Amino acid sequence: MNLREKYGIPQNAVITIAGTVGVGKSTMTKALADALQFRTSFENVDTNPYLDLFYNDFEKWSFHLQIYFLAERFKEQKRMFEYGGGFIQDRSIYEDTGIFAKMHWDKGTMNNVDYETYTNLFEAMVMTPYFPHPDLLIYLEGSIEDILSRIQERGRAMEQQTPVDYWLEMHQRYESWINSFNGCPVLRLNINDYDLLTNPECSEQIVERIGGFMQQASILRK
Ligand SMILES: Nc1ncnc2c1ncn2[C@@H]1O[C@H](COP(=O)(O)OP(=O)(O)O)[C@@H](O)[C@H]1O
Ligand SMILES: Nc1ncnc2c1ncn2[C@H]1C[C@H](O)[C@@H](COP(=O)(O)O)O1
Repeated sequence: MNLREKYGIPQNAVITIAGTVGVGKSTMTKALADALQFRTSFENVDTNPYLDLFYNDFEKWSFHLQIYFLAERFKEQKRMFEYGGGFIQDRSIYEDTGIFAKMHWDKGTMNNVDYETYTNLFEAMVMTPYFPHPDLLIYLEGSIEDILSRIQERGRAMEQQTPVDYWLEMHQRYESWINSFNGCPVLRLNINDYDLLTNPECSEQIVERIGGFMQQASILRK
């Protein structure tokens, strides 16, 4: 019996991993997909034509970047649906609007007209009864100190050169965003409670928690 069956996780489940930049979403996505024998849906940073430009000039590129991410995530959504689920997704579509677009608008690096165009498009595409929500959102949380050191360790120059205040602001926004998020069931994991890099076996404990949580959530829905 494989881990997915052992812990009662449906074969067609879609699990999305949320959390601030550098918290460990991609690492978790790979580990869970291996453990559950699920497909992955990653954010592709290397082929993103706007990301470097954006980090050099938020004001000029924030709208272009949000539209790009929205299109990419929507295509991924379609792919997951066509396969009939069985996916681990690296970052949810909800963070684009709830964290990034809103933060840039609040900070004045996305103007009112662009923000309104973006949110209208987002709502028309996502906030409809036809848009399938994930079965579970796993929220990864950790201290700002750990996250800053992970951003440094990963070594993407554009992120390393971004002022610490940006990551601090994002970290605070994530906390309040997740406290009011209700798009699907949320399982919170603290990054100090597991270490997939030095102890890959701990992925079984995470799968066990996911299985227990999903079963409880489905009982509560009935
Ligand atoms: N459990 C862990 N312990 C220590 N470092 C980790 C752990 N998980 C991820 N990392 C490291 O943190 C950095 C960011 O991880 P990543 O998975 O790319 O984050 P995200 O996808 O959330 O931006 C990478 O250098 C990764 O190797
Ligand atoms: N919607 C977004 N707006 C701005 N920047 C974004 C958005 N989604 C992701 N990003 C950035 C943040 C990171 O620099 C890379 C990849 O994110 P990660 O959390 O490391 O997977 O893209």
